[in-house]
Amino acid sequence: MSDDSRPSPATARAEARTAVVIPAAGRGVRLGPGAPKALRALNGTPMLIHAVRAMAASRAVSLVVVVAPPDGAAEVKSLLDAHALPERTDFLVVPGGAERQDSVKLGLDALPPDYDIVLVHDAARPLVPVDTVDAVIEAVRDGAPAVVPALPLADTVKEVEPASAAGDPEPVVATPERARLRAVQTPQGFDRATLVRAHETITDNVTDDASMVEQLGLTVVVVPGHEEAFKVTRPLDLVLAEAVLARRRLNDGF
Ligand SMILES: Nc1ccn([C@@H]2O[C@H](COP(=O)(O)OP(=O)(O)OP(=O)(O)O)[C@@H](O)[C@H]2O)c(=O)n1
Ligand SMILES: C[C@](O)(CO)[C@H](O)COP(=O)(O)O
Repeated sequence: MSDDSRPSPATARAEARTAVVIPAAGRGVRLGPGAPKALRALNGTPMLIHAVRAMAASRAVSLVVVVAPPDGAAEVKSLLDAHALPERTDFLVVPGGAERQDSVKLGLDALPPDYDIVLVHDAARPLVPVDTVDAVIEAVRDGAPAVVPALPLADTVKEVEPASAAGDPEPVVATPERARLRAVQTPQGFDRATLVRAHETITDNVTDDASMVEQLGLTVVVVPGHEEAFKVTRPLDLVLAEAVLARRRLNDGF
């Protein structure tokens, strides 16, 4: 092939195939005793299935890799088989690891070669709207190495000196300027090679993938997040998630 017939990097990125890695291997300790969080039901359907459908709702997504609880891959495969999912999307299931970061890495390792854009989406954010997913993909296609959806904060944030004993008062150290702060959600989107390099290079335990890319010295950009992309973390979040689903059913005229 002559150089002239090769697509430009911008064209190649615009046409790149997109895969999503869904880390779903967490226990959900903060949600209280029960099945692993991703397998718990929201309105009768496992949270993971809601999250998978939210990702597969994007026509740009052609592969979803679910990272299952370490001993739950067979159960997750059966769940995917038992629920209606778009036929245009392929699905893979791999067992996860001890920390979120390990689970994402195991999902990345399972990706076939022909995907150049990768999204990482928490199973614990089952209700993210498709417009948010598409906005993240578009920003990566436009050339950003890493993209996060995020929202401005509703509360003022204080930096404190953490108490040495539980229940002790904590002195405030600083009040960061709220207008410059954002609460970060998922799906986070990446140029695949960048995310792979981040996971190979950064060994500190971090809570999100974009911060690993920041540590490489690259710019991470923010697109608008959505209030329905909240993370189901504590019991009250389950109540909120079911209320959002009930509102959607009403709006859809069911
Ligand atoms: N070893 C782990 C830990 C977390 N996750 C996933 O990472 C996402 C975000 O994590 P979080 O909501 O904190 O889930 P848990 O770790 O399950 O929650 P907790 O800290 O309350 O146990 C979830 O979809 C979770 O399943 C994962 O795949 N592998
Ligand atoms: C990736 C994440 O959802 C972005 O908000 C978040 O950092 C996950 O953190 P957690 O400690 O696993 O809840």
